[in-house]
Amino acid sequence: MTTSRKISTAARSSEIWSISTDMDSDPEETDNTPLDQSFGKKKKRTIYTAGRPPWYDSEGQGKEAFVIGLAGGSASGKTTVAKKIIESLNVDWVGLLSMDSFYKVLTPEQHEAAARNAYDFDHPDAFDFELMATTLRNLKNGKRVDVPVYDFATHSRAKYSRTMYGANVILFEGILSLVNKELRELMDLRIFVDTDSDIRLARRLRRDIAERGRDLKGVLKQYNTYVKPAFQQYIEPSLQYAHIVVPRGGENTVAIQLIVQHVKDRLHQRGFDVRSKLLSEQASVDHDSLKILPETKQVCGMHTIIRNKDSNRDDFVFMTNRLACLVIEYSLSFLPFEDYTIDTPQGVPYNGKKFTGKLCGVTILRAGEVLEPALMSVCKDVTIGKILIQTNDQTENPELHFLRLPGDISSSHVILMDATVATGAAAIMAIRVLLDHDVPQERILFVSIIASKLGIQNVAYAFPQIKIITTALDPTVNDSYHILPGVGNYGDRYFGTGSSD
Ligand SMILES: Nc1ncnc2c1ncn2[C@@H]1O[C@H](COP(=O)(O)OP(=O)(O)O)[C@@H](O)[C@H]1O
Ligand SMILES: Nc1ccn([C@@H]2O[C@H](COP(=O)(O)O)[C@@H](O)[C@H]2O)c(=O)n1
Repeated sequence: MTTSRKISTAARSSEIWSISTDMDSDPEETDNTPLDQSFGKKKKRTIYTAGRPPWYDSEGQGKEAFVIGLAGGSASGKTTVAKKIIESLNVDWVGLLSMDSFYKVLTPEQHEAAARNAYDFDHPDAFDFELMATTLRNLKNGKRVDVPVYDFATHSRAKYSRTMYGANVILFEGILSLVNKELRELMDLRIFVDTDSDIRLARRLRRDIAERGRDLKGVLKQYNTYVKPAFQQYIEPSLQYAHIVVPRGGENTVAIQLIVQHVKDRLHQRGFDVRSKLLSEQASVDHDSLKILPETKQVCGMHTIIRNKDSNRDDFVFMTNRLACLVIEYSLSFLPFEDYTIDTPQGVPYNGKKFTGKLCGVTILRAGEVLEPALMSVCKDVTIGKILIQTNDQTENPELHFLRLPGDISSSHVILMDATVATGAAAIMAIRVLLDHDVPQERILFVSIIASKLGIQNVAYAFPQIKIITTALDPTVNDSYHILPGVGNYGDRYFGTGSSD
């Protein structure tokens, strides 16, 4: 199991990470880089192995992940086959989970036995199947999970775990992955990697000595005492539960391509294109949740300047900042305030109001940053989280690329900020992320400068209990998902990058 170890080192520095691979490279040479370091590597294709699905349906519900289980003897090539499937699938948001993560924590006596190659790591009792099933079920349902990180050299779990998010496809590999009924039932496709025992032993010897800190004598002892008997007693019989058997593992490109085609077909049946689905859906929702800043002449005057294609950047930024302050102040008025009476210097009581909850901001990068200074100027010590959602050039679907949220977000009210809301797809994804971090809908205030009617409909339909606050509601979006009349590319005009459109 090579991948999970490489991934785990990345997991320490980033909650979300990717495997970047050269299209033609040997999967064993896969370079696993934390996502933020992989930006700009033009020649590499990024396969997301931990992350939120790129889309939800118009009701904000994530679709179930397609789960592929891969079983087979130790060193049969399960990981290699899994990685080849990921590469050929070329689908964003694929998760790879290994049974190894669920080895039970050893007692000191068991540790001592393991050091003598006298502990049975191949028996079902060595694994925490309950945690395994819960984790896989949560991932299948698109939920965030914390996965233990296993170190073969020390036979122990690392102090840190890695966070995985639901995905379109989850590959789950492990020697006993088809042995357990509960796990099997979570799998949409079950694969058995069938490699000759001599080859498995040869590979295991090489790998365990090179990578797992073992010696020749120890590997042979463990193999003969535990690995081989467990293969005969548990693993080989589980072949009967496989839908597909892959003889020879990773080198069997024909079998892998057949599997890939099958998975692609099944994914296609589940539907992929959320943007166009959102665009075409005219859900009728009442707008109780929508709060538009009253359109005074001043507000209209500011819009006249930011919408004017000939306005210079200084004026654009100045008017945006003014609008941002107004809309942020306006949005704060929807927080729950309590009655609060104070004494004035004259000794006369004043019946006032006080916000007693906690508040934090979350910016949808990059355009959401135009609202950040306004929030920080009115809420002194507010903490701000960031979510980077970008549109995939090929699929035109939004993808979650970076996430850093305040630690106490689940107990806070959250001002979620984006400059514009076009189809609502990015907002829906950002709100799902907040919900997955246990922020209730009622505590989310989604604030923007300009929103399209369609975007508001989509967001409000998906999340009827959140408040959506904006300064103007525009009638429509064009085929490129730009709001009409809108302002063009908000981020570019505000930050002075690119050319506005
Ligand atoms: N087709 C192959 N040819 C040569 N070596 C291979 C091949 N497939 C896998 N290996 C090597 O065998 C070892 C075990 O492979 P891996 O895919 O991690 O198996 P598993 O996940 O079943 O334990 C790794 O060191 C890997 O590099
Ligand atoms: N501390 C451990 C834990 C497990 N093993 C062996 O790993 C094998 C499973 O991993 P694969 O990547 O080969 O599927 C299993 O056969 C265990 O014997 C170990 O040696 N030490």
